[in-house]
Amino acid sequence: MNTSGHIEKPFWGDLPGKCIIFSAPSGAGKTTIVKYLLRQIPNLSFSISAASRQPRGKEESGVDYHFFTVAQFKERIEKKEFVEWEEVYTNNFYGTLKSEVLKAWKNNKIVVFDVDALGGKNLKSIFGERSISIFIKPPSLFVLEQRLKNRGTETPEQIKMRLDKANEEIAHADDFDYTLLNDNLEHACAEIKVIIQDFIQT
Ligand SMILES: Nc1nc2c(ncn2[C@@H]2O[C@H](COP(=O)(O)OP(=O)(O)O)[C@@H](O)[C@H]2O)c(=O)[nH]1
Ligand SMILES: Nc1ncnc2c1ncn2[C@@H]1O[C@H](COP(=O)(O)OP(=O)(O)O)[C@@H](O)[C@H]1O
Repeated sequence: MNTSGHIEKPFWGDLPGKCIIFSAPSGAGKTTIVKYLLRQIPNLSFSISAASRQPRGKEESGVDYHFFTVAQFKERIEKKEFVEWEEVYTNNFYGTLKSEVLKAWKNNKIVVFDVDALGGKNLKSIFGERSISIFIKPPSLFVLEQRLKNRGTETPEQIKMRLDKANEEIAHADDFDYTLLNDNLEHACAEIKVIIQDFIQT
């Protein structure tokens, strides 16, 4: 992982708003947990990231990600449309769009981010007190590998890349406000719901 990423200064003017930042190694269960929370807590709005990877399975542009070509992604970097962006895997760019944050806050919603560990730390440094950052940990690297294999959406090479990155990401867990172990999914969901409800009320 590089150590800086690319981040933008405050861009929201006087708009009040909060955000929830989720990071985890690929396969730890972020997407599953975030989808659970979005169903349970109506005041949340998922920040649809931009990505230059290919859609997988039933993923749709504008729903799971805004899928762009590398050229389209770079054009948006030039236009300063991102809060933060990174080349997460070689030639696979991912970034948080300012428009997603502004859209949520204008509608009095709390923004939910699903980003890698460096992106999570960068978003925390941008949003500070108005944010909460949560790192989701898998029970072990072995279990992580099993989950990625069972998900069946990546080639063996892509799984290897994700596992190589997982070790680096887990080393950043202590930089987050909370660390959540996703062993039993039901327990993890119940625990995270309490943390989020508490954050929303304060
Ligand atoms: N920095 C950053 N990372 C992102 C963003 N969107 C997604 N990611 C991360 O990019 C990585 C790859 O995502 P994806 O290809 O969907 O794989 P998955 O995590 O295996 O489902 C994950 O760690 C995501 O959390 C973003 O906007 N910014
Ligand atoms: N606690 C859990 N126990 C077993 N399998 C899980 C658990 N949490 C998530 N999964 C499964 O693991 C795979 C990876 O989860 P996903 O939410 O796609 O991870 P991420 O978004 O972090 O890459 C999915 O197939 C999901 O159904």
